[in-house]
Amino acid sequence: MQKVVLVTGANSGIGLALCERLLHEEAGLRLCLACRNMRRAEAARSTLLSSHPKADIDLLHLDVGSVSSVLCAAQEVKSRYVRLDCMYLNAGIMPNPQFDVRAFFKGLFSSNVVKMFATAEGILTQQDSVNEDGLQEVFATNVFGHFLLIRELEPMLCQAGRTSHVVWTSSSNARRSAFSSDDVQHRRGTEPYASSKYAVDLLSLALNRQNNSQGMYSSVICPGLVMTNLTYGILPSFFWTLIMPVMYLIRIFTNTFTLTPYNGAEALHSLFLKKPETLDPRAKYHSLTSGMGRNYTQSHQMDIDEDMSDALYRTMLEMEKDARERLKAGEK
Ligand SMILES: NC(=O)C1=CN([C@@H]2O[C@H](COP(=O)(O)OP(=O)(O)OC[C@H]3O[C@@H](n4cnc5c(N)ncnc54)[C@H](OP(=O)(O)O)[C@@H]3O)[C@@H](O)[C@H]2O)C=CC1
Ligand SMILES: CC(C)CCC[C@@H](C)[C@H]1CC[C@H]2C3=C(CC[C@]12C)[C@@]1(C)CCC(=O)[C@@H](C)[C@@H]1CC3
Repeated sequence: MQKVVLVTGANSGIGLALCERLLHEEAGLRLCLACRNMRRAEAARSTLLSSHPKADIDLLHLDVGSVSSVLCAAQEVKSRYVRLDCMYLNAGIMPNPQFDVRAFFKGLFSSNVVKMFATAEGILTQQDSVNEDGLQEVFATNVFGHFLLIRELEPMLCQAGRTSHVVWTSSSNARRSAFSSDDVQHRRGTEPYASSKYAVDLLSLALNRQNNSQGMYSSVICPGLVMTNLTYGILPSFFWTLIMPVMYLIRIFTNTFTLTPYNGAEALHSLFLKKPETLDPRAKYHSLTSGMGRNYTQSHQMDIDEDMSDALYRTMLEMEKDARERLKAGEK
């Protein structure tokens, strides 16, 4: 039976590059591009079909930032497919990023310079807003919508006799100090992105603890710094093009400047080739590119603990309950 792989945020950047790589790896796949913008999704499908004309590529409308859209999309997945082997939770946003030039130059002449380039710690903040469901937009998109999708699809992901794998696109920008168990949506801070990605890391561990016995596994990856619409929101694309030689130079020292979506998708691709039960639930798998342009994946232990991860899981279940009740009340 055909393997089914679903990718969220598949219409551009790392998600689209991943789809290309998956089809190259296994032409017989059934690939489901789960996107909020169907025009861009159609364009992505055409691009993929031009290099893999016989590929089975489906489109699914999914706005991960909207509770009703997630529930609707999950229903559609359940009616379309009899199995779901792998789900890449890749859609993500970083709205209104503010780059702190002063802190950047200070960091440039400190012993933390390599870490600064790898994680952007201390030099990047964002302005978040509240969405139609009353949730913080960054949390809703990067974390909650994907969590809800997993919960809805659990019966498909936890089928007897086979394993399934959910793979989150996290980030090395994820940081414990940006996250608070009392404010999981990061309503009060200025680093919603770092907080949301840390929540992803915690949640992945909790999902493994909850679901491994039923055959469902969860992993997190970091694609490195990649030139995509997300990074073009931080600095304009012409500026990135201008400083590209410097970026290649920095890559020699960090290897985290993967720069192209193809390179950034390395860890996502390499996890596809692994048996999920052989992976470390406490590790983040990083896409890296050497100064000579060689791609490889390296795992690093995450700065997470089980109590915090279980506490977040319980909070998410509460939020899920609330969201469902609110939706029901709104429908009446
Ligand atoms: N670029 C980088 O350096 C890094 C990126 N990442 C992560 O990689 C992932 C992919 O981002 P990247 O490829 O860089 O950036 P892009 O902006 O190119 O891709 C983001 C994708 O997510 C989709 N998306 C955003 N919001 C929603 C939503 N509400 N519902 C459905 N889809 C949505 C976008 O679709 P649409 O076209 O509709 O906007 C787009 O397809 C993100 O999770 C990001 O945080 C992590 C580390 C570094
Ligand atoms: C190199 C140049 C002369 C100046 C570039 C400075 C900054 C704009 C970048 C340095 C480190 C970068 C970085 C990210 C964004 C751009 C920088 C701050 C990310 C936060 C992008 C999204 C992620 O998820 C992280 C993994 C990136 C970490 C590094």
